[in-house]
Amino acid sequence: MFDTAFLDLPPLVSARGTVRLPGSKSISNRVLLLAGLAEGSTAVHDLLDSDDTRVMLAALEQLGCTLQRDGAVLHVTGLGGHLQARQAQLFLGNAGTAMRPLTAALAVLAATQGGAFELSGVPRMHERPIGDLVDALRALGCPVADLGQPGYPPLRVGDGAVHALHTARPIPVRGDVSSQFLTALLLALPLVSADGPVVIEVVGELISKPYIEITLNLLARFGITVQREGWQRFTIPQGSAYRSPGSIHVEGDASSASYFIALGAIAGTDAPVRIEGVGLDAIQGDIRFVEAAQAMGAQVSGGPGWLEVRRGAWPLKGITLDCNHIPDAAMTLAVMALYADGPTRLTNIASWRVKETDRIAAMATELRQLGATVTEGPDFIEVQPLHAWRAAHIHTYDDHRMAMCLSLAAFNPLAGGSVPVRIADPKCVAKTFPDYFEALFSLVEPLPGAVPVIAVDGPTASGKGTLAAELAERLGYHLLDSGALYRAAALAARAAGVALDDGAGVAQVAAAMALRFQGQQVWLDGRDISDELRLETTGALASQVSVHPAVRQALHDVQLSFARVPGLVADGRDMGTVVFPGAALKVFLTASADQRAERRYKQLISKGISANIDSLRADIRARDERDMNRSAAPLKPAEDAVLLDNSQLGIEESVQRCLGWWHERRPFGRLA
Ligand SMILES: O=C(O)C1=C[C@@H](OP(=O)(O)O)[C@@H](O)[C@H](O)C1
Ligand SMILES: C=C(OP(=O)(O)O)C(=O)O
Repeated sequence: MFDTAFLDLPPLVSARGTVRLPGSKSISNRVLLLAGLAEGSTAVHDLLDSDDTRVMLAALEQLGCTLQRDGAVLHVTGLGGHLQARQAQLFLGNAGTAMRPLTAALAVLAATQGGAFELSGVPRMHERPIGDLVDALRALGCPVADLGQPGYPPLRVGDGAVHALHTARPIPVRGDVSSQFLTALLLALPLVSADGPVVIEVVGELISKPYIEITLNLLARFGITVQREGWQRFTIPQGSAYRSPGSIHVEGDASSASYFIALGAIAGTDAPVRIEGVGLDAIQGDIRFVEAAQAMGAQVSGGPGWLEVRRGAWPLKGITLDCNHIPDAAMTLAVMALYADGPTRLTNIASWRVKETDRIAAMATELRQLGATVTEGPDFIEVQPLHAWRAAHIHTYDDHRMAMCLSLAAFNPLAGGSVPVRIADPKCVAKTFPDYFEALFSLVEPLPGAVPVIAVDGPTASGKGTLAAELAERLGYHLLDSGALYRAAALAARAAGVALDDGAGVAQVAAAMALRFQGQQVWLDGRDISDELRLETTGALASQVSVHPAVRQALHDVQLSFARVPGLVADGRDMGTVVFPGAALKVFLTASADQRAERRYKQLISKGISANIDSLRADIRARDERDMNRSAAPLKPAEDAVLLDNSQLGIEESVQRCLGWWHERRPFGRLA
């Protein structure tokens, strides 16, 4: 997951390859609750691991369910309908699929067995309506107290006492704000069906109907067959009891699939984007996003558990579509609309206004940031195709779908643009798809030369490694420690018995090295050389091999290959001058030899290695001399480099200065 303040996507031009989707949020949280209420143990396969499921899991544990992880399988031992904890305070983040169903289940359990439970969430959850569900529960006879604004969480369900519930008469619930209220009752009321069938009557037009089908489908898997009369009346048979299916598989998330279906439709030009984990057999209504994408021109084929998408019509075709059946995936259409031949109008989406954010307002605002013309109404949005793209700093409103949808704007070179897109707070995708950006990046190709590079050069012990690593961390960029390549080449040559003054021999070894970097660890030909690489003696060997032009040439291509989406911070001695002369920011880091010797001295002493400051200073001077005067790529600042003398600066100050220069060079007007 990218836990950075923002993530800059360079302009992208194509996509191909395979993505395996994480589990469906809607299925995961329903299955968890059903397994938690059932008797016995359920093995849940391929459960989604994200913020929304974590809050559900934490709640189940607080309630006394046993959870046991066994690789990719989670074993849930349920309560069998009997409360173990009589009181709990449950924090449910921003997960509608946890807040609404748990409210209903705990209201019913607390009322019939005695108990009191408080349910709260993030501030936005406290602005998301739940009043229609509370009204239904109160009509049933469950005590529910508003702990904040009436009609919104936080809530307390139950008052400790046992209450008789009115299950003999139909329970009315409004379904025009969220289908999750009906889902919540359907999941909870089997708990009180012992004395007779329980009937739920929907008042008003039910929205998001396919989510009710997911609920009914999963109830059936847990042994409960609900009779449905249209979308108005649902009957839970007398004596319904949750029976664990023993084992259950969670299919990939169809709403998450929408971003990759769109990706194929926009950028799958020479090869398809293949999606695995969810397919045409999905039980999730959002799979019908496929039809919407096809209407816009996508070529989609698929089968059980897979889809393949490539571009068909280009530009895409503007459409008008009632999106009530696919409220989440429909957001993706709003961004596809930028690539269309005419306006796209998405209607019947009033529920967008009460989700993670007011999604109609947020989508309109952010599409306008990109330069688009957008019209919005209480329950629709209309987006015009975009030709004059602007580099935009996209706000995401703590809404995972805003981040995922808007990332698709980075393909603007396919529609006349060539601008990067900045996505604020990319970690908001953790709600349903923590590794979304990693998955996206594994499929895409940038506009040639568009991957941004920050070059950090400087003499030995100037702190460039620390600075570069920090910058890469803050920006979510890859890191190239080019010194490590030279060090590894020296170690490889020595291991192969090649003399370090044999330039051609070392170059041959260097070109054939099988190197693997992972965080701070480095493997050479399968051997972990991380510690050896950092030894002073290895540094001295590296300095010897790096003087050979043939070695530098051999490592040149290896270094270029590190410039991958979303960007690169490269540290070394000739990053800005030779390897990445087009780097967008070049920093030449210096500090006096005295300062550097002192830092190195402290570093060694702190590691328990004895050192002599005078000889360290002499070594550093000798090395500077050698590096600056070598004929191949001598150490010197690039003409367009910014000089940073960090003799008197702490690391954070150096990082902030570099980030400041970086911001100046980026085309994003909006600051935060
Ligand atoms: O039941 C569900 O799993 C969901 C129902 C939908 O909400 P609404 O019924 O509020 O539209 C959907 O937007 C949400 O992401 C998941
Ligand atoms: C509306 C959404 O979430 P929730 O389950 O919290 O309602 C969503 O995931 O788009």
